[in-house]
Amino acid sequence: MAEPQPKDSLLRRRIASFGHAFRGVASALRSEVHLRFHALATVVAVGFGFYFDISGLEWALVALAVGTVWAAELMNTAIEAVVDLVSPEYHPLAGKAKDVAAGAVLITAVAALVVGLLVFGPGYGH
Ligand SMILES: Nc1ncnc2c1ncn2[C@@H]1O[C@H](COP(=O)(O)OP(=O)(O)OP(=O)(O)O)[C@@H](O)[C@H]1O
Repeated sequence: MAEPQPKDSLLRRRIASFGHAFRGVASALRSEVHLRFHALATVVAVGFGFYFDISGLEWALVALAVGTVWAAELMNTAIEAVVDLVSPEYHPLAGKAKDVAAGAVLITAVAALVVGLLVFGPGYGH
């Protein structure tokens, strides 16, 4: 039997990493109601994009806004999990970590709302 080539194992490790990442997104989707809301908002935004036939630059803005919110919510979920692991009991720093992580999501959501209003709102050529 042939020895596995270093290149093969590198490729396999990269594929496995993708698997872990997708598993992370799927697991967060199952546990986080907010993420399911973002999924719905993403479908609506993409639907609006096709309906209003937005430009390439507008698609780029919508994609950035959507991706940023998803990334922030996933990081927030990861931080919540680590905080619950290391500090299941009440601790002001645990609360601060969760509040700051939630704040990051809020900022990205407000920015996405602004992008949505500017791209799909009245008076912008649609
Ligand atoms: N171990 C803790 N020590 C101190 N405060 C905490 C702790 N866990 C949670 N909190 C406080 O309770 C808030 C809510 O925490 P929780 O873990 O319930 O998040 P959540 O509201 O379920 O978040 P999400 O809805 O995004 O999942 C935190 O933002 C924080 O202010």
